[in-house]
Amino acid sequence: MKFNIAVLPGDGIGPEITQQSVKVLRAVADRFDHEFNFEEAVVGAAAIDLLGDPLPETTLELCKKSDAVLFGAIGDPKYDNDPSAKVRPEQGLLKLRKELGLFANIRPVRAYESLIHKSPLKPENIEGADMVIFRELTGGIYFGEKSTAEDGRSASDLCTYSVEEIERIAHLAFKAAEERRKKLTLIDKANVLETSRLWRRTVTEIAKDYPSVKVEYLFVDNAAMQMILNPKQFDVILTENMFGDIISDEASVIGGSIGLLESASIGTENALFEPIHGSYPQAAGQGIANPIASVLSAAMMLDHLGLKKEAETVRMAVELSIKLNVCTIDINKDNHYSTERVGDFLESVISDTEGHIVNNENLNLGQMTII
Ligand SMILES: NC(=O)c1ccc[n+]([C@@H]2O[C@H](COP(=O)([O-])OP(=O)(O)OC[C@H]3O[C@@H](n4cnc5c(N)ncnc54)[C@H](O)[C@@H]3O)[C@@H](O)[C@H]2O)c1
Ligand SMILES: CC(C)[C@H](C(=O)O)[C@@H](O)C(=O)O
Ligand SMILES: [Mg+2]
Repeated sequence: MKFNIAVLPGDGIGPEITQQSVKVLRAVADRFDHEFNFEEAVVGAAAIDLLGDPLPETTLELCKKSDAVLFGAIGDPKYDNDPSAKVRPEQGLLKLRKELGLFANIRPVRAYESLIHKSPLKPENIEGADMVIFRELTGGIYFGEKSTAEDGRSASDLCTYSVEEIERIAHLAFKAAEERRKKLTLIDKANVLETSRLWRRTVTEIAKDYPSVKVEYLFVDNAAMQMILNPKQFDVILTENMFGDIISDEASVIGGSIGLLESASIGTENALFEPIHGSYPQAAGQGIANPIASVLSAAMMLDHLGLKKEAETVRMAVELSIKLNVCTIDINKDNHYSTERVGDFLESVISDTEGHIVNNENLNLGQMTII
């Protein structure tokens, strides 16, 4: 099949991790006889430097006409360290999400068997942890009216939600829960915030349409603690924009590194696939960034395009790299591989139609099979 994929590498480590995903996708296209046309465009600080705009019109148009968007990361210390900057890389990403109508950000989190003993968390607490966070992505405090007083001594960010904004992502989350372990946890701050009370009322109403799903409500402060103490209690998490941003970075500790956490940002017309991490500027150009979050985001893209066995093949290749410790320094401290070499390994596993790597007895890979 033929697909047009917009590639937005962005800033910092964005280009080097995205390059590995494109490599992996090319291997998938070769193996399964598809045609993927990649077209690159600038976003974030790179776009400000080039065109003075973090989301140039040409980039937005390319995303709109493509079948899917592969996004790297944006952000640059020269803006992070200048709170007065009028134009910021992050505005490019936020505008892109809004313009493409990407209201649901889906962030799976799981503990990898071979990594649980390296975690700062207790292995017995995280073994088997497996959840999906549904983060609302185009509303809330991120998009409410913003202002700073003329004297610069006060500022405000308004948090607003409508029932419709809550309903559309809640339905997606409930449907996912029906397919999984039938539990949904709404994370909010309904003891304090009006918007959170609207979330609770709306979700309680929608829950009646999904009688097989058990619904729990957790205040975000307690949820932050539960995520560390007992993450196995979570199946599907549903939450608003900012809580979802914070809780998912915290949850990445369960997986072993934020460099492993993928996401899909979905709307009715468009879809974008991005790691949950940022541009990690300290690592830019050093070849130490973990490309797996981006590669697994590309796997979510394949799923979205209806290429299920292709997506599964990418996931199995990733599992293999983790099992064999073909990993960057965030995972493999003693004998680490570079960003590019991890990408090369994944590419060679996917291209290995004879199964030489997977069936190598010396590697003792148990039941692993690549489709
Ligand atoms: N979606 C995005 O593009 C996105 C997301 C988060 C932050 N940002 C931006 O990124 C910039 C840096 O932000 P930050 O430092 O708070 O967050 P960050 O996610 O870039 O980095 C935080 C830490 O996570 C680890 N890390 C991140 N990506 C990694 C990878 N691929 N492999 C291994 N380790 C990795 C590193 O230890 C790093 O110090 C800021 O400008 C911020 O606005 C962008
Ligand atoms: C860079 C920033 C705007 C973004 C967010 O807060 O959504 C990031 O943290 C993320 O998680 O994708
Ligand atoms: Mg974030």
